[in-house]
Amino acid sequence: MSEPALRIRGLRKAFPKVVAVAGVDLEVARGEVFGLLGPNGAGKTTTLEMIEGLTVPDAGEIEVLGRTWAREGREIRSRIGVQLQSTSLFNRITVREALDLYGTYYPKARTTADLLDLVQLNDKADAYHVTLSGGQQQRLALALALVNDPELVFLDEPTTGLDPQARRSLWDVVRRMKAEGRTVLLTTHYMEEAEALCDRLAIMDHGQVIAAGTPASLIAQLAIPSVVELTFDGEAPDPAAFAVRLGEPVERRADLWEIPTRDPKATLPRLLETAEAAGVPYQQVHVRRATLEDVFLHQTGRSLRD
Ligand SMILES: Nc1ncnc2c1ncn2[C@@H]1O[C@H](COP(=O)(O)OP(=O)(O)OP(=O)(O)O)[C@@H](O)[C@H]1O
Repeated sequence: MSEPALRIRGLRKAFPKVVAVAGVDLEVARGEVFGLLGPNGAGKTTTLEMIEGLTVPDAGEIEVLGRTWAREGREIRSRIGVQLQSTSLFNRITVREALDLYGTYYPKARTTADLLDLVQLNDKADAYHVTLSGGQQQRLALALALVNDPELVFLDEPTTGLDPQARRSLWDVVRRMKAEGRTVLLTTHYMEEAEALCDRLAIMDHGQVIAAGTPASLIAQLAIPSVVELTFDGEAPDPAAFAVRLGEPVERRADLWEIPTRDPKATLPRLLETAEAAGVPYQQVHVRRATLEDVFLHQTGRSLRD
């Protein structure tokens, strides 16, 4: 049982117009929630699909639970769970019927009652799939991925498009999967999600892993632990002249300026004085700790949100 849940070396995949995955190495330990974080087009889904055996890599090695797709594909398939888009379900099927039906595909399936408990859809068991909210449909998709009691579960952007409350309730399901001893590999482009859920993560950009580690270690690697934000009423003005006056870089984002700093206690008074003297019409000032968003910005010069 000491082999990792997942071991990947030199994984590559090119499509006619783009190299989607350009040499990825990953190792995921058993029992971990591991995240692939990155902006749209970073190569997360293509990486996941190769690991799931759905896309054939151009090069590289993939071991899933110590097995390879070429030699032990059938065994891998019986031990992993893949979250399907629940929208591909027939509309006039109830939650209970869908879980019962998927259970018949496997020799050993978890009971429908157990799965309903896990994703907290008991009160929706007899509702038609088409009548579920987005968050409930995603939770059903998670339950369907768990029908065969998999050791390793793959979730591709499980919370995209959900409101904050539905997102949190889905996070609870992922945490319960972990508490049951499963390994989870998920993709996301939400840094709060990666920070809240993942034991470790790999940040991807342009088909490569640009940083990997625990969320805390990735943030700690930044030379800049804090960010002072000045918010404006409406779009923030161009900070170039102010940055020169302050003698420090100032980033503009929508309705705020961000001033990364090693020492907020020293920066803050000087910043406010300079802002006052320059007549900067800011509304509020706020000091926050650096986040994974700042790690991405630092590594790529771009924002995850762009
Ligand atoms: N079947 C395909 N044919 C051609 N190009 C593809 C195909 N699948 C993905 N790509 C391209 O490969 C790159 C990586 O896409 P991928 O879907 O893996 O990224 P992603 O990080 O999952 O992004 P998203 O969050 O948008 O899903 C993109 O440029 C995409 O357009």
